[in-house]
Amino acid sequence: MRTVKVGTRQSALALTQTGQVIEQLQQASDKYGIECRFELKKIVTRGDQILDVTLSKVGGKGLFVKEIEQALLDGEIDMAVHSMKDMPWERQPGLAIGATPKRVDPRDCLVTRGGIPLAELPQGARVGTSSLRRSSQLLAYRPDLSVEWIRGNIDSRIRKLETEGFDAVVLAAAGLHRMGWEERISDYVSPDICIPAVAQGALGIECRSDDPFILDLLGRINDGHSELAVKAERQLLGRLNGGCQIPIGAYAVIRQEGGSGSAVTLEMTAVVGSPDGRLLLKEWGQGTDPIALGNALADRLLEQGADRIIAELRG
Ligand SMILES: NCc1[nH]cc(CCC(=O)O)c1CC(=O)O
Repeated sequence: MRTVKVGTRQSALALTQTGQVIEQLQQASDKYGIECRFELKKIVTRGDQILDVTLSKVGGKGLFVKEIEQALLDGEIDMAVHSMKDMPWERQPGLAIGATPKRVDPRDCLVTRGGIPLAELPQGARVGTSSLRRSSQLLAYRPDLSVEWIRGNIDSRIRKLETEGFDAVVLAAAGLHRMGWEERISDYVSPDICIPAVAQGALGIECRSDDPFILDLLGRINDGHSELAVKAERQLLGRLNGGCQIPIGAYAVIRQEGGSGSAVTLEMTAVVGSPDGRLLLKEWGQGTDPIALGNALADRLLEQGADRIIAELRG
């Protein structure tokens, strides 16, 4: 009986989603007769320690994953459950994403005072977000809104609605669904208004690339379509060389007309915007190869002038 140590951050969301993954893994190992038990191991990351500072100011890339990846490499844990959208594009040698479980709702959503939908928020309403991508696209849609910076875990962000007088906070629907808090959602923001973050709603389970037992186990809970969509979105991110400090969104869906086993097509929309929402570059494309599609949309965004937005933000 092998004991599999599963690493995670210690936020409420991280612990909840890791518990859900362990449940899935337990079911898969029972079903396929793989003998193992799971043990959860909490790891404190730099990202958790500096929640009072805006991540974009400290160069947020990978702040939530570095310590966890080190624990994997050191053999302290055997797998780690990440929110895929928090994963830096650069991969750590010796590690692999062994599974992308089925993605949940990738959209952004609003929790508002009184449950008012986005379109009906009063003129000049105060909207809290910690994401340039969200501020850019929300301001393009509603230039009258007063977008303000807000940090913290999802529970503390919702609390700030009451304690700091925000009219609305923007969050990933996925986090609220995983926590079982969907009744707090006042409105879903359509991807026509706000294209989600790369890989939003997807988890990535990382392991050592030379651990066949764990790779085999993770393969049982992988969702091929989610993996393909995330691959295309992340390729676009990598080609644009964007970290979380640049307003980039990408959302890929899979079309499979002829039932399982038939050819799949990816359709993807992507956006690069200025933080004030005055400039919003969007592209749409389709293809069968996620890498080619990610590259093609990124190149078209660059031709439209995304490179100038990115250069300006880098200062
Ligand atoms: N940036 C923090 C973060 N990382 C992952 C999620 C939850 C959604 C997901 O799993 O994609 C959130 C919260 C949020 O953006 O509201």
